[in-house]
Amino acid sequence: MEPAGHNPSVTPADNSAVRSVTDDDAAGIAAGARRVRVHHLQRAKERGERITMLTAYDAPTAAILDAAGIDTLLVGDSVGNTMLGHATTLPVTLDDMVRAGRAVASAAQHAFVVVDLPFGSYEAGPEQALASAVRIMKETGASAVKLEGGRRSAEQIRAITQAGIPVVGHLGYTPQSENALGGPRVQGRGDDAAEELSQDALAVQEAGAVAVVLEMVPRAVAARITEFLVIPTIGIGAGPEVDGQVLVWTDMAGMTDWSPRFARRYAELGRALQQAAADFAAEVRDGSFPTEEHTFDQ
Ligand SMILES: Nc1nc(=O)c2c([nH]1)NC[C@@H]1CN(c3ccc(C(=O)N[C@@H](CCC(=O)O)C(=O)O)cc3)CN21
Ligand SMILES: CC(C)C(=O)C(=O)O
Ligand SMILES: [Mg+2]
Repeated sequence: MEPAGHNPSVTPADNSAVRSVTDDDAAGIAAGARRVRVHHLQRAKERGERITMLTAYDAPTAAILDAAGIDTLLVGDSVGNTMLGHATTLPVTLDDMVRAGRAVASAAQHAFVVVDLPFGSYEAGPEQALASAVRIMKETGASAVKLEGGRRSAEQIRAITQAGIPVVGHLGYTPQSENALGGPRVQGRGDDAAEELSQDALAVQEAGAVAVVLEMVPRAVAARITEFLVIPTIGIGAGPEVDGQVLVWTDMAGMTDWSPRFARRYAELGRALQQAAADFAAEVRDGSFPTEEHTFDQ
């Protein structure tokens, strides 16, 4: 605490751009609530209020996205290709997800935090899935886990749900199965494939999932699933007739040169960061940084 009227010569960094969302200024599906919870997701669908979700992998980014009023933060296994230098999500480990999940959950004041179960941490069966989900919940402070697959993952979803852990499903293009699916392609095209996808969506809901991500699905198929499911759908490359939208934050913010067709780039952060680094280097080389204000005497 500063004494009244004290004017410190050294002021702390200005963090006013990253302030927490309060009861007064929170936008989104849980405005007025301190924390987004499962019932807010369900209520949003019933009221026709769209749910917002972005990925996050670290504390400072999570704090910024949370302060922007994003309803739900997904600690995606896309951390593998976006942050850890892997080509795909397949090498990502439960340890990787725990570290990222803890960082995001510790920084998010308002958002509902969901952590992906990585490839290899749930496929063996409900016991393995429950053990992985329990570890995520114990060690991160997240509110839910997400796993890929419909009927093939229903017993896993049921076991985790029955232990009191909310589960988000993930259908359509499921990146952990990219080798079986033949790469990133739209899923559920054609009557038979659309019917299979619908059966998977019903199975995920029936197993107890609180929401389901639909990735790279034709808009009409996503719209129909959204209509017949009671739980909210969150689309990525699934068109506008879903209950919410999710994007990988680095795609949304234009951090990299390439982004998927289904993403819109709301900034060009990669370009801005490169320019900042180039400006720093130029000023070091010409001696214009540091100056007196960055320097300590005696
Ligand atoms: N940065 C990033 N964004 C994502 O959306 C994302 C990840 N990483 N990693 C995990 C999964 C993988 N996803 C992917 C990966 C590749 C494409 C892709 O190459 N799409 C091409 C072709 C799509 C088509 O068939 O038309 C594209 O041009 O968008 C799409 C989604 C979605 N997820
Ligand atoms: C693309 C989203 C839905 C995801 O699963 C991830 O980022 O890992
Ligand atoms: Mg994922």
